[in-house]
Amino acid sequence: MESIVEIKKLTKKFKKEKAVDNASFSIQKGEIVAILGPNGAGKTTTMSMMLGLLHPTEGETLLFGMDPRERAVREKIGVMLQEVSLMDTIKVREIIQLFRSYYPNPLSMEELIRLTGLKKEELNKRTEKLSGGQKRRVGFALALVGNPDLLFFDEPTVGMDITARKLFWDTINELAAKGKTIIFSTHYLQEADDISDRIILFHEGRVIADAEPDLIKKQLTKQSVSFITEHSISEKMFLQEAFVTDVFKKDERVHVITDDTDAVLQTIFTSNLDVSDIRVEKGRLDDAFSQLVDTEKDVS
Ligand SMILES: Nc1ncnc2c1ncn2[C@@H]1O[C@H](COP(=O)(O)OP(=O)(O)OP(=O)(O)O)[C@@H](O)[C@H]1O
Repeated sequence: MESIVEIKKLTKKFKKEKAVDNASFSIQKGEIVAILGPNGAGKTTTMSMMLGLLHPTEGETLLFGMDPRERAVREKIGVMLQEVSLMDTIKVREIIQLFRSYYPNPLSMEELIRLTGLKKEELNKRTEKLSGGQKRRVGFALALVGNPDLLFFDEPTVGMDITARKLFWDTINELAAKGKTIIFSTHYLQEADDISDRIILFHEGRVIADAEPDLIKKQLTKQSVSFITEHSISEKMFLQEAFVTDVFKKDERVHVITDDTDAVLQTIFTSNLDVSDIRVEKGRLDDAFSQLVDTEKDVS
């Protein structure tokens, strides 16, 4: 696989505070990676260093095997930061045309309109007259304008309504299917879970988990199988299994807490237990996130 991003032992200190602390990871071509973490976790600082906008105190970052400030790299990347700042007194159509002229293989205006949902009346507006959501749509178009291979989005859907958000993620999926690599930071855990192939979770500057969303949930959240039975169920029968962490009865239901719900189901069926209304509860990413942040458990 082709490595597009290499982050090696990256640290950023502001005075004595470590905003990013020894972060290392690599990202392969075509991956959609979510950088997740609470406020102040170091997401924006990491992204800024990846982009060469901020100089690391220690460590290095390579994009396409090169320094991110190289021109050859800049032509291959698209960026949308939290604050979209646009030149005033210029129409949206003009700013997009201007940006198109900077790149060797820009996307056509029609393609940009299709991918971003920009409307005709927005194209004719002066940038200072745009709403927050419209500004972000223009920011999105400017990120895509050079037909980049690698895209960075810092909390991209803040200020977008539901329709805009859906189109944004549909476009991201379309781009990833074409082999583009996508990195985005978000506070929306559900988005990270739905969209990304992989989550890199930051807490207090450190990478505390780096795995596919399902694996993070599996590692960190309690899953359970619960059911109703007339039998006086043998708690011991379940507890002796390595994959069971707890068994208890509540409101007529037996709950088996486990890290392998399939194995619990198999035990129920092979031992011919007379049970009904079986429910399997998988942990949610929100739970995994809170649990990680609470315990600062290192699973990376
Ligand atoms: N220019 C700066 N000078 C001093 N401290 C900074 C600077 N930029 C960021 N920090 C500090 O570094 C830490 C990480 O900030 P960063 O913006 O990277 O976090 P974040 O995960 O992006 O947060 P948020 O989700 O709120 O955007 C914070 O404690 C922040 O106060």
